[in-house]
Amino acid sequence: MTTTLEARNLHASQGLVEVLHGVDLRLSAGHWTSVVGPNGAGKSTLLKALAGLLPSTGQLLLDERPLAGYSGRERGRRIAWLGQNEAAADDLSVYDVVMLGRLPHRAWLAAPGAADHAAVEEALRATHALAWSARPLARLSGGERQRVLLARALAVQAPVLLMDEPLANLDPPHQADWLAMARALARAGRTVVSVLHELPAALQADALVIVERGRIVHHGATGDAATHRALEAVFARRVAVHSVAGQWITIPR
Ligand SMILES: Nc1ncnc2c1ncn2[C@@H]1O[C@H](COP(=O)(O)OP(=O)(O)OP(=O)(O)O)[C@@H](O)[C@H]1O
Repeated sequence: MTTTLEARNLHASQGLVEVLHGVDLRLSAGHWTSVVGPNGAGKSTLLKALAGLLPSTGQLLLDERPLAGYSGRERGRRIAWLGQNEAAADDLSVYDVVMLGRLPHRAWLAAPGAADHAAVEEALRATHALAWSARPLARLSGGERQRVLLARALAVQAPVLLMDEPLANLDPPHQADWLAMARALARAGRTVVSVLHELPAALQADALVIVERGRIVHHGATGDAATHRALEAVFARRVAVHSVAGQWITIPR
């Protein structure tokens, strides 16, 4: 897989207000990129625009072809999406919610096939949610629900995975599982993008995109000193980047 997702001079609005003011970004296969920045900077807007879920101007290219030229199903097979505080069909069972991730792979009204069931089971196993298969989504805790919605995104088996605050509500072991999974997906050739407020987690990605007031102010490797200085600057130097036990972390100050 060599999927790239690219934005050129991307402008996007929320309601009547322009939020993204001309973003240029190229995201390559085999890389995990974290998007960080202050509240209201435009991170979720950027992710939604990249998924083609918001009206935008400029160019959006998937594998060098305009995203708008793909059919809805084709786009759904290629870009998996995990939204922030996502509304979901609460009456459905966990299994059926995750099966929704297979819709772009199935013919209209066709029953799920063996590959669909296998993808759903694999995704439920990866998020340790298989035991709840028959339970309605509405009866899960916040963290359990998040893991099911993550499983739905994984079940798509898309080359591009866009996730907005995937760690929300997850306890530390499941956060660690998610970090290992994001790394493994990127190593397997996927294009992985996550909006994260947890900066130590974000610093485990391959690259950081730093957003401020609707613009990308820095895009660089997570190990680069310039990236660390840009991260400290965007948060008004209220965090400091340090290396602890071979990992980059941030300390509040
Ligand atoms: N549906 C909407 N209608 C109008 N304005 C919106 C809407 N959604 C977001 N905005 C505004 O767009 C701007 C960017 O919002 P966005 O959600 O992209 O920020 P963010 O960086 O993801 O923030 P956070 O870290 O708080 O989640 C904010 O000023 C926000 O108030």
